[in-house]
Amino acid sequence: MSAEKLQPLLVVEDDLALQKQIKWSLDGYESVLANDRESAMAQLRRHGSPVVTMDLGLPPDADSVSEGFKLLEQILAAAPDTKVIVLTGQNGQANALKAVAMGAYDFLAKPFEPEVLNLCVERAFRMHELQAENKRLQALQASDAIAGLITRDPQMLRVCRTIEKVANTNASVMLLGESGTGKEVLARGLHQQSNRSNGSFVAINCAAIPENLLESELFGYEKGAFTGAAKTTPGKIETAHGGTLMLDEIGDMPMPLQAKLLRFLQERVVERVGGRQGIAVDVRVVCATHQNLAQCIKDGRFREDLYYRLAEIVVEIPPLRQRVGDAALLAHAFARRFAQEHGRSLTLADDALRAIEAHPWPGNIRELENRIKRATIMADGSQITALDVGFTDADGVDDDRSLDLRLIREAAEQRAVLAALARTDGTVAKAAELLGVSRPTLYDLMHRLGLKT
Ligand SMILES: Nc1ncnc2c1ncn2[C@@H]1O[C@H](COP(=O)(O)OP(=O)(O)OP(=O)(O)O)[C@@H](O)[C@H]1O
Repeated sequence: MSAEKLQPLLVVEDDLALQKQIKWSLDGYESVLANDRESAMAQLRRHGSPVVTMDLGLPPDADSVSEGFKLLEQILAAAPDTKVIVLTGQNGQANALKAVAMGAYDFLAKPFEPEVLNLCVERAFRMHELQAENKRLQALQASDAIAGLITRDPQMLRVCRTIEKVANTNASVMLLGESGTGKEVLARGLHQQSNRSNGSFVAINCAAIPENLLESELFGYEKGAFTGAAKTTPGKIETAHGGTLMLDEIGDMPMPLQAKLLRFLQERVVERVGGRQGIAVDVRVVCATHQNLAQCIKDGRFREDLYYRLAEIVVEIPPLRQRVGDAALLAHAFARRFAQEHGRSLTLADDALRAIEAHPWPGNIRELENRIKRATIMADGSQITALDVGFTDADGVDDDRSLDLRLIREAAEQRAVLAALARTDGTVAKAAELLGVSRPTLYDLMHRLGLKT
């Protein structure tokens, strides 16, 4: 049984005696040594050390601190989470402070007590670990922070984070995205996470209601205001008092109503159709549209002043075809949900998954949801096939190899090795350094990939 692997600690020090001393005092770590900027960067690439101790005075000009600062900058650019502890000479406090301002984690003045150095390094490792864990948890939470929203796509996770951040403000939010991308899901999520979640979430689709009815739907009407107005009825805006109002397809709102909505947003008072009294209403407005509002404004179909009232925060929602891995992820989730609803046990067959991944999904998540719903009814056996999802054999399904991790890795390795050899003009030792591997490892790799030395 091998002993537990020690954490790699990069020690950058040009004084060999001191290098040894540091290594000896920090025997709880696997010290990786470097004595100048270039070798330090090569060691960092190779071992990915989370913590670095470094001297600021490095060759070729060990009397100045310029190489040290350059190295600090390079380390933090290549691996921003690295915890760098700067070891300064006596009277080096100004440089130490400058290093911390540049992003160094801590500093120690030489000569230092081994125990103090140990403590400092231990804290740095722990901080690095905590931050990594924190990041991991944040990523996990972000994907299910909005109820009912399934995604692992980085762009979409950013959208979720934006929604979470603005939820507790009163800023008006404009959601832009193709039909079926989840604008309503996000608007509901925004409401749920806001301090208005005890109030109602009221959505109205401005494109689905005939122009002559939209006004009374939004603002309500008094009894007898028009033929058929048998009793006084509050509008959607009033119903959303204390909560959130979602105006879906705002781009389709007729111009006269846009003027009335603008007045409401300025005064926060509604007047029912046929009414004479203003009613104060407190709502947070979220709008959505698949239209290009800038073009609508240019064409004179949408008021610019209303746009700026409604779009304090603009959130662009990517279409499904741009989300990495989401189509398959959602398909599995929908298949599980609908199969359960039908009391069946169903999984997606490989050909169905490949077809789902290859399809551009113009109707986005709604289209995918509908197709899987239909498929769970159509499937004969225990598997949903591509045919059940409505794809024929000729629907551009890629072959099996497209997700073979070994082939993908090999292709990536080949690209990196070729690029490193090209950059170093064929010098294997330098290419190995660039790649962060030893020379024998690179030779092995080249042999395996069939590349000539
Ligand atoms: N990321 C997601 N995870 C799970 N379900 C989703 C997701 N996005 C959308 N859906 C589902 O897809 C359907 C369409 O979503 P939604 O109505 O929010 O889209 P929309 O952009 O508002 O569409 P439209 O512009 O046509 O009104 C809904 O049934 C919704 O529950």
